[in-house]
Formats: sequence, C-alpha cells, structure tokens
Amino acid sequence: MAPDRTLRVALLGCGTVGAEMVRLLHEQSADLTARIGARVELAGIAVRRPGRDRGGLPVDPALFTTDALSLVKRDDVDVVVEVVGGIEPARGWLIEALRAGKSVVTANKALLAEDGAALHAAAAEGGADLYYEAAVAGAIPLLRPLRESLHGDTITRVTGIVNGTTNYILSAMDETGAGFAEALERATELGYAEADPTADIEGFDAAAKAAILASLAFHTRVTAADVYREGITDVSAADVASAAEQGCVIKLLCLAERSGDAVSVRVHPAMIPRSHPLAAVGDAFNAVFVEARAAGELMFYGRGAGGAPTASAVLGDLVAVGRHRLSGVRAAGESAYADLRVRPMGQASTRYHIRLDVADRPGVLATVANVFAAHDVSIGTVRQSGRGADAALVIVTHLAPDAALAATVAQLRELDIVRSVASVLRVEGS
Ligand SMILES: NC(=O)C1=CN([C@@H]2O[C@H](COP(=O)(O)OP(=O)(O)OC[C@H]3O[C@@H](n4cnc5c(N)ncnc54)[C@H](O)[C@@H]3O)[C@@H](O)[C@H]2O)C=CC1
Ligand SMILES: N[C@@H](CC=O)C(=O)O
Ligand code: NA
Repeated sequence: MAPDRTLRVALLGCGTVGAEMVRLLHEQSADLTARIGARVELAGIAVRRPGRDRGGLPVDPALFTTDALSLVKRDDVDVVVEVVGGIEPARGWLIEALRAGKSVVTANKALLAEDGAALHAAAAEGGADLYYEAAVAGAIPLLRPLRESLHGDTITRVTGIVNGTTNYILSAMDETGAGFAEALERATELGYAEADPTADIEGFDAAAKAAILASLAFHTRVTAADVYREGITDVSAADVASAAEQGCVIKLLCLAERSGDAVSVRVHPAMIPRSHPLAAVGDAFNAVFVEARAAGELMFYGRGAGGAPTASAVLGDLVAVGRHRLSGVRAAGESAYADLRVRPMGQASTRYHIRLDVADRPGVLATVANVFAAHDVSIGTVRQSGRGADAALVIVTHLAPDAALAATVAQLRELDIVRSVASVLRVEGS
C-alpha cells in the first residue's frame, strides 16, 4: 500500500456489477476511507470497449484499458476486483495477482466452482486474501458466516434458492401466468441474468453456487462437475398449474447434504408446498437455510442478483481485504481438510410427482402400481383427473433412492396403457 495510505484497486469489468461498484465507491468514498483507514483509489478499469458511453459514470475515462493482465501486474496495484466472469482469461489474471501478493475480490462463481483450488493455492503462495461473497446469493452475507461464524459448529445441510433469474421466471409464471421467454427477457433487462442466460436457465449458475456452498459448509472440495444439475427449461405452464392445484409452487432448489464421509449436492426444480418458507421467496430474491448441529436452523434471505446488491457484497469484501492489508494480516485460507467423497445422484433420497396420461380402463391403476412395487418405491397419494381421452393419473411417491424412481419412470414409459409421462417433478419440503 502507498505510504500515503491509499488502497489502489484494479477493477476488471465494468458491466452490471462493475458500474454499480464504481458508483458506490464514488458516493461512499469518505465513509469507506474511515472504515478501512485508507483511501480507495481506482488504479485502472479493464473492459472490452473503453470508448463505450457509460451514462455519466463518475470515473476518469483515462482509467479504462483493454489490457487486464498489464493492469493486474502493475506495481502500484494493491487489490484486484474481478467482475468480468467466465473461466479464462479471468483465472490467469487472478492467479497472477494472488501469486504476486495482491488480494482478490471476485464475484465469479463459475471460476470458483471450476477451479477454486488453483485460486486458493495461489492465494496461499502469495500470502494474499481471496474473498468472494458476491459469488453466491449476491448481497446476502452468507459465505462470511460459513467461512467464519459457523466454524465452531458442524453443518449438516444447506438448502436454498440461489439463482435470481430462474426464481424471477418461476415466480412470474406462477403469479401472473407470464410465459417463460418473456420473463427471461425481463430478468435480463433487470441485470439478473448471466452474460449467457443459458447458465441460469439450465442450472449451471446454481450448480456453481451449490459447489461453493458445499465446499465451505462441509470443509471439503466440491466442484461444479460434482453437482447433479437440472435446469428449468422443461418446466411447463401445465406443471406450474398442476403444482398450484396441489397447493405447491415450483422452485429451482439447491440441496447439499453431508452424511458420514460423503456429500450429496444437487440442483433441480422441485415442487414445494405454498406453506414452506422458500415458497414465499419471489422475484429475484434468494434464500438459504443452513442446518447445523449446535446452531439448529438458520435462514439467510435477500437480493441474490442485480448490479447494486451484488456490488454491495463486493465492496464489503473490499473493505475486509483493505483492512487486512493495512494491518498486515491475512484471512484464513481454504478449509478442505474433511476431504469427503461425492455421493452419486442415484443414491439421493427424493420424492417424485408424476403425471401420466393413461387409458381409462379397468386394471390401469393396478398395472401402474405394480411397476412402483417392482422398484420398491412406495406410493404416497394417487389422484385421477378426467375421463376417457383426458384421463390423467397424478402419483406422488414417498422417499426413495433417485435411481429407483428414475427406473420406475423409465418402465412406466414402456407400458402401452401409458400414453405419455406428461411430467416428472421432484417434491421437497413436505
Ligand atoms: N449480475 C448479477 O446479478 C451478478 C453477477 N455476478 C457475477 O459478476 C460477474 C460480472 O457480472 P455482470 O456485471 O453481470 O456481467 P456484465 O456482462 O454486465 O459485465 C462484464 C464486464 O466484463 C468486461 N469484460 C468481458 N471480457 C473482458 C475481457 N476479456 N477483458 C476486459 N474486460 C472484459 C465487459 O466489458 C463488461 O464490462 C460475473 O462473474 C457474474 O457471474 C455475481 C452475482 C450477481
Ligand atoms: N445470474 C445470477 C446472478 C447472480 O448470481 C442469478 O440470476 O442469480
Ligand atoms: Na453473498
């Protein structure tokens, strides 16, 4: 840090999050100086298009550069804030910074979930801090509690809604009957969606967050590839309506559980009862339940996406790393000592809600029930709606291994009395 007590920050990226961070830095400059004990100054801002009109952003245009690597390497840079996203070139920039002893604040969940180990190793090598509160559940202080406050406890389960875009879409489909495409377009306009929204709607973004949460909660290493993932592109208006008929809503859930020496981590749409606390989480809000042996149940709720909420988390991290630099200390590094194995999805215990279009004739119910019995899957409820060509059977199972449920559905598809398996949704929280 410069002798005049200035913390010089290289900002990589000035899009939805970066621009809000610049704005907040400017507006809160005096308070941040008082809180850190040093003035924060932007040393440079790496972007793809330096000449772009940035709508009166309070920043000197001379700070913009397209050469992020040279900016990171500059001797006068103390801290690197990365809000670009993606694996490369971000990984190369951050490893360079950390090895050189420059602390890093990043919102890049994709990179942390893909190769967090390399970033943590570089941070240890350079004696630098690596903070990433914005990477999971935006503004919600969640990773700091997992990294610090709960280190005296044993976390057994983490469940939540961690993707704002899909929650916005599913809430709109449920509340206003909006179409999928229209709701996604609006979520993108509002700055919730990733640069490529496929990451949101196919569940990759939530899976990356699930990997980060499971790693921190269970003191192990879980990567995005370890997470079972399904997105919401197959959730139809009919599914939403069918859930509503049964007093349920559909949410994209993240579920991470520890049992013994193994973890199971999954992301998929699921039906939950309207009375469940997660059912009330609307718009782009996120909510995460943490269950710990001594603490019991904890719930974290707030804005999981959007420029300003995410910038709030980035700035909180910047204050922390700034203070550490000033006092010459470093936060605890990665804690992955538990080294747990990852349980395959087939072994996870789940429940299914299955809607079958069936022929309306005697014996159908018995034939269908036999298929469930053959796979040792116990049926909770059966409901028949319609008659003749419109007959549908809605079956909700008890808990069973996911592999047994999947095999049941595969065999149901083969029955000639089953015209189609209209929908299969997991059920949680009841
Ligand atoms: N938007 C949101 O609600 C949230 C975003 N995040 C994460 O924050 C990061 C940034 O997200 P957004 O601001 O939404 O993205 P964005 O697409 O709006 O902004 C990305 C910025 O990076 C710059 N950039 C891209 N490639 C570059 C390169 N090769 N060299 C220099 N600059 C380059 C672009 O010019 C742009 O300024 C991502 O990792 C995202 O996953 C995390 C939480 C919430
Ligand atoms: N695209 C993400 C942004 C925040 O992480 C989301 O929709 O949650
Ligand atoms: Na957060």
